Amino acid sequence: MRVLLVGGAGYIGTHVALAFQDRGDTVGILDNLSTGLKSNVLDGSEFYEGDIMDTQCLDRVFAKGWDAVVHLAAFKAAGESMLKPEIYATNNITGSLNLINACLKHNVMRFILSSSAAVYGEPVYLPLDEAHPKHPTNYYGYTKLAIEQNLEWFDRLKGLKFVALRYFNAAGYDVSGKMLGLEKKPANLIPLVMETAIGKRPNLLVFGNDYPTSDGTGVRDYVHVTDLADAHVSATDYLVAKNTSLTVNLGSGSGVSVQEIIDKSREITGRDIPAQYVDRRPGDPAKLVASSSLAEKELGWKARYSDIETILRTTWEVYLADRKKSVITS
Ligand SMILES: NC(=O)c1ccc[n+]([C@@H]2O[C@H](COP(=O)([O-])OP(=O)(O)OC[C@H]3O[C@@H](n4cnc5c(N)ncnc54)[C@H](O)[C@@H]3O)[C@@H](O)[C@H]2O)c1
Ligand SMILES: O=c1ccn([C@@H]2O[C@H](COP(=O)(O)OP(=O)(O)O[C@H]3O[C@H](CO)[C@@H](O)[C@H](O)[C@H]3O)[C@@H](O)[C@H]2O)c(=O)[nH]1
Repeated sequence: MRVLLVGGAGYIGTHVALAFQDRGDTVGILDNLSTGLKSNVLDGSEFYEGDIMDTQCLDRVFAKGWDAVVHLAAFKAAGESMLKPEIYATNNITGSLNLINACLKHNVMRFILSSSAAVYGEPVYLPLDEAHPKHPTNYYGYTKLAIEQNLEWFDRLKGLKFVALRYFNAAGYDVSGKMLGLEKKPANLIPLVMETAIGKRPNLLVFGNDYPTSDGTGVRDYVHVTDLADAHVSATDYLVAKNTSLTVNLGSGSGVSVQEIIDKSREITGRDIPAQYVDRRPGDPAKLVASSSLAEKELGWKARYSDIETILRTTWEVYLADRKKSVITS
């Protein structure tokens, strides 16, 4: 198969590229390198530097012929989306509509979306299943919901078949130890904890310790990026075999608090990780934990590496190696 990964030079996309390549598919990567890195592009893949806002560029890349498109290109910081909703609206929603239009124009009728747990908002019950009400508490989550809803319309009206993968918190690095998917400017919790451990930051800011959780800090479901990558291959096979659309959660099923991440990271790294407790970040739900039983049933997917020990260990190994090579830029 020829699979186009849009946003494939980013953190998750690089791991997805490896999963497709490992089983012999041809991978194309379209990325504007706004947050991704050219050095993340794997040998043997086709690379097109370009932007999903540029419809002529989309025409050129789609003319190469693809069996499926995996859409990972987006801005992803929930906190930032509350301050700069306009850039999230353009890049995430308009960009996705451009890509959907390119798919229809070039008859690429299989679409895999990087969606998010952020579509749910504050949970009414846990674990979250796909039927849970969707009232995003941050604008980023709203953009993902809007994209999903458009995909449903384009399925009904034009027969575009999609799998929306609602990732929970992607974390960790390639389990086989390849240095892949490095980020220009990490902004998620675990990378920031590691930057503090390695001495790049004086301390970690903990956004809120008065949440209704066991220790007062925010709880998330951290899912290993190698597990996420595997799901994209399964989702593509699902579309080929079933030709029907699907929306599923991808998570570990366990909730881990910010404080637990800090404590466990201190243990694994052997480093002091100073923490400063500050106000809550606007738009953050207290607790998100997934039920992924639908992904297991429909895709045969199960998290294999998403225990917090493996997630933190694989991340720390990359940060230590980077210290020697100085690859992750700040
Ligand atoms: N990291 C997570 O925890 C998480 C969780 C749920 C969903 N997601 C989604 O998964 C996807 C990938 O996330 P990631 O963590 O790898 O982030 P990332 O920032 O590393 O990757 C996004 C990639 O898209 C590219 N890109 C952005 N805008 C583009 C545009 N207009 N045209 C072309 N390329 C563009 C970037 O250069 C980057 O390489 C995103 O859609 C994100 O919303 C991420
Ligand atoms: O410096 C920091 C950064 C984060 N947090 C907390 O850590 C948790 C995780 O935050 P973060 O890593 O920023 O991720 P989320 O806001 O949960 O969002 C991530 O996970 C979502 C899926 O759940 C994805 O859709 C988003 O793209 C991805 O950024 C939250 O409780 C934050 O309040 C801190 O306390 N300090």
